[in-house]
Amino acid sequence: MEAQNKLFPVFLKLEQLNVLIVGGGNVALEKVSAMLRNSPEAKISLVAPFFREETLTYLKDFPKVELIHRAFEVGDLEGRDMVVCATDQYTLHERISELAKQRHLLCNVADTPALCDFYLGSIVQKGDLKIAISTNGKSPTMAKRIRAFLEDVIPDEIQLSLDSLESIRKELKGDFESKIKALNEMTKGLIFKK
Ligand SMILES: C[C@@]1(CC(=O)O)c2cc3[nH]c(cc4nc(cc5[nH]c(cc(n2)[C@H]1CCC(=O)O)[C@@](C)(CC(=O)O)[C@@H]5CCC(=O)O)C(CC(=O)O)=C4CCC(=O)O)c(CCC(=O)O)c3CC(=O)O
Ligand SMILES: NC(=O)C1=CN([C@@H]2O[C@H](COP(=O)(O)OP(=O)(O)OC[C@H]3O[C@@H](n4cnc5c(N)ncnc54)[C@H](O)[C@@H]3O)[C@@H](O)[C@H]2O)C=CC1
Repeated sequence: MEAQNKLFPVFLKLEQLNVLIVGGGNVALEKVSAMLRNSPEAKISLVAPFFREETLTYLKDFPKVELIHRAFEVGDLEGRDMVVCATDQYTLHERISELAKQRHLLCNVADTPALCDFYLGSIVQKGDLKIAISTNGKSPTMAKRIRAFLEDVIPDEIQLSLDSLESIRKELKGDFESKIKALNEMTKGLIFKK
């Protein structure tokens, strides 16, 4: 059978959610910076007995991010919508993943895809345009390469097109059907043909 990626992508409003990252090392820095690059106002807490210097330096620009300097405790899951495990303790990750399931909390375990409810994607950002890429967990490096390629080929001017289309969209009169028709007609020329 042909391979299929069954993951369902969504775009989360992280400033309305409450995220816990367990760990304060390299992987925690990767995950927290991925979140803050996209959602600088995200509500995030990190809990770890030890924070790497790079993590602390990066987080200086984000005073709203809470740092808890101790080992993870069950109570840290209270009031969270999402938890990311990024420590070097596999058995702790298994335990947190189980606790998260009991609480209907979405859980990402950076080093163990089998324990993840969701994966982080590679993200292309050009103004209002955002594209998330997944390789179904097969090759994050390939996802990173595709991101770099798309960042390169999508012109920065795409923002001008988005702004114009937004104003046209607001001003268009008529029913839903006729709006779709008009917008499809206007954007026909935007798609590059192979
Ligand atoms: C399943 C997933 C779960 C998750 O983390 O959410 C996962 C899992 C694992 N990553 C591992 C390694 C690496 N991860 C990266 C980088 C990224 N990893 C990201 C996502 C994901 N990584 C999810 C799947 C996404 C998909 O569907 O494609 C990105 C896209 C997003 C982000 O993390 O923000 C970000 C690129 C951002 C960008 O630059 O655009 C690099 C490359 C690098 O850093 O240069 C390496 C080293 C090279 C390599 O292995 O390829 C390992 C092995 C650990 C080990 O060997 O011990 C595992 C565990 C395993 O696979 O078993
Ligand atoms: N560094 C990398 O890019 C990658 C690392 N990995 C794997 O991911 C794991 C983590 O790697 P790093 O982030 O580099 O390690 P690290 O040593 O930089 O960070 C580990 C963090 O876990 C914290 N921690 C340990 N016990 C804890 C507890 N009970 N509660 C809360 N926090 C706790 C530590 O205080 C520390 O902040 C390792 O198993 C590593 O093999 C996997 C892929 C890439």
